[in-house]
Amino acid sequence: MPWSFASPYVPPHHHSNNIPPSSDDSTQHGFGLAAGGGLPRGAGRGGSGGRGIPRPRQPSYRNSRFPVVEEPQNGDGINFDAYESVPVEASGKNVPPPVNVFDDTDLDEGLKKNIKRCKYVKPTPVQRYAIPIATAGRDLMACAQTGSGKTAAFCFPIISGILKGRSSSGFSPVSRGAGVAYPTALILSPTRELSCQIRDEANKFAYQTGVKVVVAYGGSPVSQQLRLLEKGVDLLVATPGRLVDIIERDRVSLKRIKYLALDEADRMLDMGFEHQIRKIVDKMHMPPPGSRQTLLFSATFPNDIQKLASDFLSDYIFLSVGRVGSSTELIVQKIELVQDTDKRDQLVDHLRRQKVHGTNGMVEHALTLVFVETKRGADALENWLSKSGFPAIAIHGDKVQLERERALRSFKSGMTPILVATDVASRGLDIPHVAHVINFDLPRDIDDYVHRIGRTGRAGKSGLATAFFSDKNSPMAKALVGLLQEANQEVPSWLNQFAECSSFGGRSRGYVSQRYSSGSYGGRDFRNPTEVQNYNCHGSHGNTDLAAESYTATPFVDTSSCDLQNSHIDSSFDSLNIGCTYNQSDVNSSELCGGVRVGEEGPSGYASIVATGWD
Ligand SMILES: Nc1ncnc2c1ncn2[C@@H]1O[C@H](COP(=O)(O)OP(=O)(O)OP(=O)(O)O)[C@@H](O)[C@H]1O
Repeated sequence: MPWSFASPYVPPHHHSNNIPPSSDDSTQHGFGLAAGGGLPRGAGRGGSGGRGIPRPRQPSYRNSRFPVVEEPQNGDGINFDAYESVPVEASGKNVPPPVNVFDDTDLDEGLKKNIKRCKYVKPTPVQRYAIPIATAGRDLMACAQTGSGKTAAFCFPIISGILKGRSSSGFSPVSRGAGVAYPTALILSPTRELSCQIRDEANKFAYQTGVKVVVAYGGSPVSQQLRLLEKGVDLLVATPGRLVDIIERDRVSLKRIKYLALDEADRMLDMGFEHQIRKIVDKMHMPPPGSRQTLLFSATFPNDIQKLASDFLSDYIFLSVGRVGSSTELIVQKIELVQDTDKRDQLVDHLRRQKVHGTNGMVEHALTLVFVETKRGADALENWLSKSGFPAIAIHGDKVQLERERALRSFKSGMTPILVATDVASRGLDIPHVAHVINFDLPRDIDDYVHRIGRTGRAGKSGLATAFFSDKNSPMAKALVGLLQEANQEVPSWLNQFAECSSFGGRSRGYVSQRYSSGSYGGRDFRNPTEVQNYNCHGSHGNTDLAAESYTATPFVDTSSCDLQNSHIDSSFDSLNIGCTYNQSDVNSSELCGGVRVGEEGPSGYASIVATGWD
């Protein structure tokens, strides 16, 4: 029995136990056998060691209460077929063609060996497209579904570039001088845990190449990180706040940055981080776009953020693998109508059923991730679950870093198979065996929902995501319906009714209803106006045949993210007017091309297109 709900559960932070050690030893490299013959750091999810390194099938942490048995997973274990049918679009000038196998890429040979060691047999779709683009030196804004291998898609070209730069210039193995570290590459990510995960992945890929990877993140002593930096760094992975701190201490200089990657780029450029990112990129001596290569990755990329992001890029390629911001069909999504007062009972029902029947075919080893809205809510639910005999632990931004790391380790190891989390755990974390994500509280932003449920159903595996929907979530209804339809999921009839009643979607930028309401959007790159029109469908005026292509007429377009000035709208759109959403008027102020007229932006920054005569 992994655990029993008969007796109260005492979470690990309330007693001392054998939680497995941290994997945060920055000096340890991916395939290096730990002293004492420990297992090499995992290759991918439950990955295996390199050739010649035996990898027995055994619990990752020997925990008699809840052993997590690593599946014999490797590249073959990944269900690549699940990704093959997703639509791929790449826009921009001279897009390099995709590759089918890693051997066809220009990646450094030492790195290719490590890729094999990781048992990455073939590239995932985002890797097939992104690697040739990045190795050709092009800037890239890439959007691909959660769990589809984006980390490697940006790490491989960066590590390869560092190695090739060295061999061609004979540059010293480690960039270092007078107490200041000069990294060649910088990867920024929004959370400490994600930064550590990227560091671990990069270390695996850079194994025995001499590429030095260092992570810098807040909440842990800066002195330790500075000591590592003093030994030299090629690839610095960092959270923005700590990076600014160490730059201001004159311990790191960005002058020699050749590669800049933003993981979860839309999050990095939204209101929470944008200021810091602009400071780092524009005001801290980093070479400008064109002199450095910039790679932006996320599973979601709202148009307004795309527009902001384009400031950091030069002549870039926009790549979308799957629908922008959609979730993978690998995740079965269930939305349940539950009033707030009944949520705890409903949660317990799920946990009990899981205990008896398993989740996704996993009885013993399934981990459950429960998302709540607030830090206080996370603590309260953790306490309540623990008192009720369910082994739960919470992670949120008010916990000290050691507690956060401890919670994550305890969850990953299966010691505490229920993690109650705020959005601090919603992005990027790649935790094997998360079989069920429960949105106890729905987020307000549909993109957050996409990232949260993406903690399951990763790397071709199936997953289950359940959301508790209460009356107060009605603004999300439309967005949810759109997302469910996109991912071929069942839409409950009651949710459709909520969607019909609510006029706006659940995104603070007021854009979701447009994005999902017609179910016919297909736009990607905000630079492409015809696609932007489709992307922002709100209702339908019927189809119209223009310039030999069929479009759905779209009465709403987000002009804040649609650069009509640079657009080439076919002249047959001569009756297209744009006016304010809120007063529904046709405020026409300027003539652009082909008779397209643009009105003032409405109070929300969104405008409507009145497509007279299209039907
Ligand atoms: N080519 C490959 N072959 C086998 N496994 C792979 C391959 N590429 C990635 N993986 C594995 O797939 C899993 C998911 O990858 P990753 O974490 O990079 O996804 P992601 O797209 O960044 O997800 P998210 O959007 O949630 O950040 C990881 O465990 C990774 O090791």
